[in-house]
Amino acid sequence: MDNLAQIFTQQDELIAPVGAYQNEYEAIKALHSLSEEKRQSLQDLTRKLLGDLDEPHDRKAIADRSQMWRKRGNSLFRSSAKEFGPDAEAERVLGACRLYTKAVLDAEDVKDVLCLAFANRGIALQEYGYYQEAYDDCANALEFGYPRRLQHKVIIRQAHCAAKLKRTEQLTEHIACLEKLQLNEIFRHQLEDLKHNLEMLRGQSSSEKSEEEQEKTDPIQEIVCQAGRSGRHMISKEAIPQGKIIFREQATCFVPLEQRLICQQCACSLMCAPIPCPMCRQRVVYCSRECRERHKSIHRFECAAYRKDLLKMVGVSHLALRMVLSYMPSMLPQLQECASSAEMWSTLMTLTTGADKEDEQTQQYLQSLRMISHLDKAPQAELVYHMLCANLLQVYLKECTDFFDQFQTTSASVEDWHLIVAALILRSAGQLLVNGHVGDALLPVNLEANEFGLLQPEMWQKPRHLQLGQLHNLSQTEPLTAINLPYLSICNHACAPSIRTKFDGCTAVCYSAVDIEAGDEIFNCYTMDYKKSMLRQRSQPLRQVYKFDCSCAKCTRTDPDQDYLKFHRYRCENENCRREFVPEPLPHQTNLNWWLQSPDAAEASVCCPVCKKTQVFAWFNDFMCLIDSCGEAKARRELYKAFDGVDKYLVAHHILKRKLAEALIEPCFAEMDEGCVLDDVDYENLMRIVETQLEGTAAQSGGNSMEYISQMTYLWDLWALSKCKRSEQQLQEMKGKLEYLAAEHREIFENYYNDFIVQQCK
Ligand SMILES: C[S@@+](CC[C@H](N)C(=O)[O-])C[C@H]1O[C@@H](n2cnc3c(N)ncnc32)[C@H](O)[C@@H]1O
Repeated sequence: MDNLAQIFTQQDELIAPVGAYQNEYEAIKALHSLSEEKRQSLQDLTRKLLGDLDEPHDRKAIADRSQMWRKRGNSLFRSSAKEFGPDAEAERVLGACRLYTKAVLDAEDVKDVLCLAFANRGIALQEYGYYQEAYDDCANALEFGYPRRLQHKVIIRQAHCAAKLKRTEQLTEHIACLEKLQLNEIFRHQLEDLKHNLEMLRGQSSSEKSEEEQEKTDPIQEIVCQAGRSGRHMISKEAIPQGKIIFREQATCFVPLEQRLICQQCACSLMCAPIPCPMCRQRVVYCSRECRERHKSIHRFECAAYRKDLLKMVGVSHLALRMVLSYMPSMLPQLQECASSAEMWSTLMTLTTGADKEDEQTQQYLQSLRMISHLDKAPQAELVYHMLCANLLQVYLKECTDFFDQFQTTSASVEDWHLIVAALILRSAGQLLVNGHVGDALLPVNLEANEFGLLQPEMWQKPRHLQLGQLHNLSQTEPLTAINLPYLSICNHACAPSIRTKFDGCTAVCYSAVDIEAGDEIFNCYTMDYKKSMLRQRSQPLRQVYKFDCSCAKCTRTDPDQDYLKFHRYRCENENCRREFVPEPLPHQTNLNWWLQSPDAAEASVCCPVCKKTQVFAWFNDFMCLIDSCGEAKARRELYKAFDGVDKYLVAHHILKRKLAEALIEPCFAEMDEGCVLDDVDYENLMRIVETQLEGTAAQSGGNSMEYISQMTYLWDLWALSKCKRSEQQLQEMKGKLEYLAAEHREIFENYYNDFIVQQCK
């Protein structure tokens, strides 16, 4: 990163002063119109940076590391099941899959080692029951050069997996291939079995359901284009009751955030057999060969950048680059005949003036071109940073890929295309600053960046079925993707939003969060909402990033913080006072969470406005000190009592009460994970505490929020672990929350419900 900062500083000096901003095209043209000498220096610096990013590649060390993991995998996989006991058989097989995955990732592009890692992982995956993934690994092993004399073993395994998956076409193909090979007695027998299997499958009437057609219904919302203060917006055409899906939007473009390895094509986060691009230094993975195939048209232009680890340096411009790579095939026909960059830009800008129509929902490139940008209002330094990022990525495409070859038959020159591509990257980056979204998902708690959720042996009993008491380990909410959703972006902001968005891979599903009247505007919330933030806390990013002062109903009422303050009500510690109060915020204070501040901070002191006594909060310190001993039954009993005792000082759904619940529940479960045995008294108390926590979360964040579902995992574990009767209504209510989960998580929650909760709670 320092490297980038240094180069950008030198480049900044070369291009200064940057004239008044007109648009993205003119801004990039200014870079291209520098004196020959300056232009040369600018591009030399970019090339130097790109060159410096190449990392040494020690193939021998890579091969050795991969072999080491594979051998470890082999020794675990071959160890006697007795060593583990019947219940922990999964630990042996899944543990081996995990080690083989390390071997796959570490092999990088050393193909003779990589193919062996894939082949071995395929065996373990098949034994565990992940047949699709095992099938893919066989294909991977063959693709990367599995030794010819042993290939029949891999093909026969592939055929077994195809049979399990009831894929007659693939099974027929593999049988035909095997019939041409010289097989020994054992394999010939297996081949006969497979043929028998195929006949049976053909005999069965095809019960496989074809992909359900997505229901096509008329939209219940429309876009209004309006020149005015808040620009385009969305309104409802009819009354929409709370909890209804208003629309779904599947993103064409997203990028994984930070270092988390998720599928680059479908954004799934729970993988058991990640397939890496061998050229990208373990930075790009897919959940299947199909996803890898579908992402090829983008990845061929990003591969070298991942290899150099360039993309994490450019922030939002990575997603901007991906937008340009994804939308170029749609834009190209319109630009083919343009003779100059100026003509191309003007053609593109003409497209942006058209009105959005519902039937354009699939034309994401047009919707994206029309997104608003506030680059014209950006401080100079910010503008220059984004210009240099766009320039860097354009030079990268030119120097390290064959991206510009596709324009050879167009009327404009390649230099014109350099300019247009950089201008489009800059435009997309500016748009994303105010229109980009962040997709989140549940992940296993404390999962290392290079680990995978479905490969944690201590969590799983069989494919996608958790072990008893393990649901809470799937409760970490994490931002996973930066995602372009141009349709959702049409929604303006209000601090009391009318929608709640669920992220399901790269699809956003928007539910109505309240009852919406016909003709009402449909609002999203870009920051923390009115119950979770004070006006001054949320108005800052709205002004700085989105360039407006919020005038929504919540911000403009006489007491704009009243809903936030409901979660910060105290009863005075002074026995002679005992009045209920909310603290008076200091002039620059943006929240009232004194427990997160250092004790000396001015904000950390809370004073009763009636008797003026500074609250000591001795009970808080006592509580936190006791938590360290929550492995002991006696300390836990004291903690349960202390938790009830805080009602003396914290009123109603005080947010601190929920924080105390969290501070108590999480370590108790961690103790349990470490083998500490809890009894019925523990379960009863913990259930009561989680229920209190959930009530508060429902009141502040909503009963369908990710926060609620994440906390609910603890309650489900407690229900599953203890024999407690629950009414049918209670069970159905909780199960209803699963609607708000991504499909990959929903399946796991449903399995858990059926495996453990149904029997325990009825
Ligand atoms: C994601 S876009 C929303 C769609 C936008 N109105 C358009 O015309 O494309 C965000 C931008 O819309 C405008 N905006 C959104 N909510 C607003 C509000 N409540 N008041 C004023 N402007 C708003 C701001 O310019 C903001 O940066």
